[in-house]
Amino acid sequence: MAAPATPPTPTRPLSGHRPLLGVSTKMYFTHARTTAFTRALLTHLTSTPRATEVLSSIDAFLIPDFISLPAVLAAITTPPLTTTTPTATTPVRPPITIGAQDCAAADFGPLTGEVSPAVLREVGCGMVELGHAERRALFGEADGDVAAKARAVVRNGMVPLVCVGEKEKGGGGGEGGGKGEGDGDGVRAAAEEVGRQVAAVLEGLDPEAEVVLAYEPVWAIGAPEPASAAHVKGVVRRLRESEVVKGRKGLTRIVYGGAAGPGLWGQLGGEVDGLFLGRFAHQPEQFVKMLYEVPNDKPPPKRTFLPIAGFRQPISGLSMEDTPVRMPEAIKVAKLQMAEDGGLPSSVHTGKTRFFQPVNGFGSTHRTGVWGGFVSSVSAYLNELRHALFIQALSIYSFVRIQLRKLAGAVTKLAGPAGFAIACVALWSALSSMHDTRQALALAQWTARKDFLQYCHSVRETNRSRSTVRPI
Ligand SMILES: O=C(CO)COP(=O)(O)O
Repeated sequence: MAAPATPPTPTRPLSGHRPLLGVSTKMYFTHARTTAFTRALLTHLTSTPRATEVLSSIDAFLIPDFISLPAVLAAITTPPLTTTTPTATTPVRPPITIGAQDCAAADFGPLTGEVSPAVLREVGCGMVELGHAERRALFGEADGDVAAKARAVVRNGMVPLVCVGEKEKGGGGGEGGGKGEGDGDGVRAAAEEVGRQVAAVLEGLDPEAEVVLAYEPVWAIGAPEPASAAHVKGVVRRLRESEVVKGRKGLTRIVYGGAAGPGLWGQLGGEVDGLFLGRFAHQPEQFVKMLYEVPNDKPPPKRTFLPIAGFRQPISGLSMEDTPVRMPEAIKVAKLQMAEDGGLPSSVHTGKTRFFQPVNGFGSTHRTGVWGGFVSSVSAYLNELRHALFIQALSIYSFVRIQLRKLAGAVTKLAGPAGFAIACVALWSALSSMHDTRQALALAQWTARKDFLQYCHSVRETNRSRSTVRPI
């Protein structure tokens, strides 16, 4: 039997108690877009000031599709990253752990179409995502399957990222429910459902193995908004306190996923160990932005126009840094169309407005030779630019719409108190003028009485003077 191939440099292993922040590209990207995304991410991560410091305090991970795994691994390991001091250049581990989206429960065998966990490890994966809601719903994966796969992942020296989450919003008690502190029926029901999924996996697993649990309420995946912070905190707290989690010796971190985006980390107030991102981190800048949120810091504004050969990402001048990433209707529709068509949709209908992408891309099929490579690069570059502009248009539209909605909401909220205040002022002036009117009436009566008395007095004086006149 041939000697086993020497495993390539594995991506940074997950370990320690660092917060986790990772993204899955699911099946949204083309292969070209996945590698471009990875290169852009690495460029951001290695060139942003304080990136090394930030990364050393976080476990960042990226989970691409299976086909793109070798290219992503190659992108982050070649050329090897180095740190340079005046005296030496030292190779450093790529700052991201690369994971797979699923695997088989067995290492090898007659399992056509499956992906072996042993092979995933062999090519350099550090983690494997298991039991995602989409796999449970679309491919009928049950807790037992997830448990068997988790054992296979651990057996092969990787970390299982086990996805769990309640199916229905509310569980009879509304999201969060109770006093808004995550103690209501909704939280209780969700924690029970999720607890059962977690127990099914952890009970059969080596208690010392490291595990990451991704709490992803099924109803929040693909939604415009994540679950409320109170709900997430309530469920995660209960999960953490459950015997099956508390009783483990191995590191067990719990992350949240489901429409997670910028700003959420701050709201979850240290209750979760990290975030598992989807759509809202599918732009490298957004992912980097969220990495900086974890240590509660902001990346300095960055402007890069990277060379075509490095990464075709000429959108930094139009940075999405400050635009909201929740593009409710547009993204929802885009997501559906992307799932159907592969790649970005040719148009997105947002309810009222339709955004069209320029039709017919720039023919970025792979060409060989120096000239062919150049043409290929240019056309891929133009396609990236086209997509980037399209996304920018969507986000600007969405930003303006959200601001207008907020303004309308604020005006509506203000209208009630403002009307009340105007009525009070009007009533006050009416009441005070009534008082003035009464005073004026009393004054007028008093003046009339005084005039009458003066008149009477003058008549009496006249009569008296007449009666005292003597005849001559
Ligand atoms: O399923 C998810 C991560 O696994 C979350 O997806 P979205 O953030 O796109 O809702």
